[in-house]
Amino acid sequence: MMKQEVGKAAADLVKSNSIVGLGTGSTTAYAIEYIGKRLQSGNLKNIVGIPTSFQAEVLSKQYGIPLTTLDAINHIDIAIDGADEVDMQKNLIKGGGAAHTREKVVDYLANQFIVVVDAGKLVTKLGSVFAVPVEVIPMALTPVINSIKQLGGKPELRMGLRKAGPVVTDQGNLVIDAKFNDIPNPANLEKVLNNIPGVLENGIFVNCADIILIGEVQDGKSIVREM
Ligand SMILES: O=C(CO)[C@H](O)[C@H](O)COP(=O)(O)O
Repeated sequence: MMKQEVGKAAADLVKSNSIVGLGTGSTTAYAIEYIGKRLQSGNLKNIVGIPTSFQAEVLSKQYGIPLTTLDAINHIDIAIDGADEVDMQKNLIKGGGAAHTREKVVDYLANQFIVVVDAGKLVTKLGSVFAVPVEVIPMALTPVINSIKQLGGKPELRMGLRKAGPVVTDQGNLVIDAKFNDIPNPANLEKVLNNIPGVLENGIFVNCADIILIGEVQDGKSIVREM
């Protein structure tokens, strides 16, 4: 319910005649659905979406949102995306859906990046609950795991929930979930991880989010507040 409310609130921020980054995950799925509904009702006109994943592409087509690619545009007006952790500085950990590489490209390009979460995603220290997803090319798996251990992280190859074997990203790569007990400087860890040969991208997003829309229950009612 909270995810639905927050997704709808984000969809309401999209203006006609705009290029919209469409994120991945169960919360953003509601935003995509409501953007589609607004288009259908005529309340929103002439928008084009940039999907951040196969999931976002399929959902957008299902809800009638016209799509384009980054080759065909020169800016993104607004992006809406979920997150796995959000700290008080609006730093994020993303990649619970293994889509953080494309999400990072789209979300950083957007003039306005709206994050949609429920209150359970808020943390005082980034990395206190969630591991940092690291997308790695398959041949580099073992050396990247060793490098993450040397950095003090606990790396685990992400396995499929129903699929036998590892999760494979939309780019055909693997995901290592790297748990760090303490991330004193998220911007630094983001750079250090991306410097390991064979790493494509990691899920730390620093200085990227503009508005965090938070769904929570107050006095038994679902509300959406802004940070
Ligand atoms: O980063 C993501 C996908 O890579 C998602 O946005 C993140 O995992 C949050 O998903 P949900 O809204 O389902 O909790």
